[in-house]
Amino acid sequence: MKYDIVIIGSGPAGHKAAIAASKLGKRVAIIERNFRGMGGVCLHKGTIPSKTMREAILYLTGYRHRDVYSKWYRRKRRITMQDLRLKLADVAEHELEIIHDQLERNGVEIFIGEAQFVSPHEVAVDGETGRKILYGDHILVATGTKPSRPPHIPFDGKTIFDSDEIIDLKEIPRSMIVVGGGVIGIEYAIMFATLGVEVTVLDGREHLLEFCDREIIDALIHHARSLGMVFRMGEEVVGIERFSDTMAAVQTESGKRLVADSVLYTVGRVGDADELNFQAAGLEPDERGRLWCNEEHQTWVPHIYGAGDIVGFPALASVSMEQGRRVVCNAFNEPFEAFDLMPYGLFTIPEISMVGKTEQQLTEEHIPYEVGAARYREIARGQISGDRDGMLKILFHRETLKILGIHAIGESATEIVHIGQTVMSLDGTIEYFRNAVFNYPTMAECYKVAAFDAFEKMSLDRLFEESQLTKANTDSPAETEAEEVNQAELDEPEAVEV
Ligand SMILES: Cc1cc2nc3c(=O)[nH]c(=O)nc-3n(C[C@H](O)[C@H](O)[C@H](O)COP(=O)(O)OP(=O)(O)OC[C@H]3O[C@@H](n4cnc5c(N)ncnc54)[C@H](O)[C@@H]3O)c2cc1C
Ligand SMILES: NC(=O)c1ccc[n+]([C@@H]2O[C@H](COP(=O)([O-])OP(=O)(O)OC[C@H]3O[C@@H](n4cnc5c(N)ncnc54)[C@H](O)[C@@H]3O)[C@@H](O)[C@H]2O)c1
Repeated sequence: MKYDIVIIGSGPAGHKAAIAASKLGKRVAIIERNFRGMGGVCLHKGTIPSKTMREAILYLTGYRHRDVYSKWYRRKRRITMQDLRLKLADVAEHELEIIHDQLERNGVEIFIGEAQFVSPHEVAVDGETGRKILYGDHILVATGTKPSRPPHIPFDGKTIFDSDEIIDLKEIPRSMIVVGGGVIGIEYAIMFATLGVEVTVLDGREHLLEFCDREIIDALIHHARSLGMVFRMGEEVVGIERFSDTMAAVQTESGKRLVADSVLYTVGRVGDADELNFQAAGLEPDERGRLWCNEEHQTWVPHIYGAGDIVGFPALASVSMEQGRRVVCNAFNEPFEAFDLMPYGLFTIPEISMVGKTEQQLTEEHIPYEVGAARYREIARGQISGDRDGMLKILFHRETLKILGIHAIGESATEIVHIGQTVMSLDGTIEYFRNAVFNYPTMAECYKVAAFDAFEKMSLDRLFEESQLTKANTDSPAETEAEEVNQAELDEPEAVEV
């Protein structure tokens, strides 16, 4: 069977690439391991389940309004894993249906089975009805990643588990050690701490989530500690042992041993490439199973492309979708236009979002910047939403007033960041936020308040500059000379008239 493009993997990258190619009138095949896996890790193990679970936790614990209604207003006293999974199944079912319908409507041919290269242009699919060989003028590898599972870690899916297995836990544990404080580790750690689980996070690095703004992460850590979470940074985990059936001990390189009744092991993900037989296509994955590609997403073999998590950074669903579209435009010589700015949304509790540079980066790069900040406690919508601790920071250039970065923590942070992203993409300045009118009461008001704060700081700064100018004028050499002469005159003994 001959196709214009054969796509391996139906996650965000593969799915969006397939739709984009079919819109160009191309003959498209997409391969996925099993029908219920359509939508990829994103829909079944990663983004969607974790975010749905988070939402269920916020709802069932009454988290958003705990300050006003107190903990007795929890919607459910004893929350179970089944409760958390209830919504998850519902969301996954709907999303799966949407993806399947979209592909079918657009005439994309779906093949269910394990894909494997047999030559640079041919992919074999081993499915229920036997082996089929698909020929592609172009081939896209969008097979994503799986959790890193080193052989010395005794995973059992119950006491010691990875982030794919966590959603299938039978019970909510009483205590949990999270090994790896990356995005996945921290998102799950805070979710379970919100449920009342005693959580300890271990990470080999000295600082948590180093790519984020430090002030924002400090606020996150402060909140996490208020939930009883413990952070042990700079601790390399060297071994984990299960004992007494339901307990596990974690050993660190520094000699510490920590015990809990569950361990979430999440130290990164590796490319899902084992089954692909890359050699037959003339490709080779790196040591983490990732596939190298250039900016146009072409691998060493020009008609084979890579997109999504299999190509590494930034490994986000949002970006994977764009990469899929980009591959199709490049393959079929269509112009591709996109903004470079990429937002990050961390669905911690509270959530965090950012776009552009951090204060640390701007300082390192010696860029003169100023900060306008708004605290949710000053915003009516913050009070209404039950979040008085959130904040939004706008970083902007002191001279050009151009926006350089937006950082937010708190309710709706992952949504409101897009307002700043848009203004940044269009080369806007902080003046925009001072002059714009936003719906009231909304979280968007943060931008206005932050802009006023910025202009307040700028006016203080101007006062300082003016004072320096005045000082410089009074200290100017001509005046100093004149002053000296006057002083000399004053010092001259008075002439005595005889
Ligand atoms: C816990 C967690 C939370 C996350 N949260 C977020 C978030 O909030 N926001 C965000 O933007 N990103 C998030 N991500 C990242 C996001 O899920 C990924 O960036 C995204 O899923 C990558 O999409 P993809 O298209 O590369 O492939 P994937 O979604 O990984 O899908 C790849 C598909 O390829 C299939 N496949 C692999 N090999 C074969 C083969 N040989 N034959 C047939 N099929 C094959 C797999 O079965 C799978 O269905 C999260 C990830 C995890 C793990
Ligand atoms: N909201 C989101 O956008 C979101 C959410 C979840 C995941 N993701 C994506 O998934 C990707 C994978 O996330 P991740 O958290 O698995 O990986 P990661 O690489 O971000 O984090 C792994 C962490 O484990 C630590 N670590 C590694 N080995 C260790 C050891 N032996 N002992 C102690 N600590 C150790 C590392 O220092 C690192 O901090 C991310 O890159 C991210 O893009 C995104």
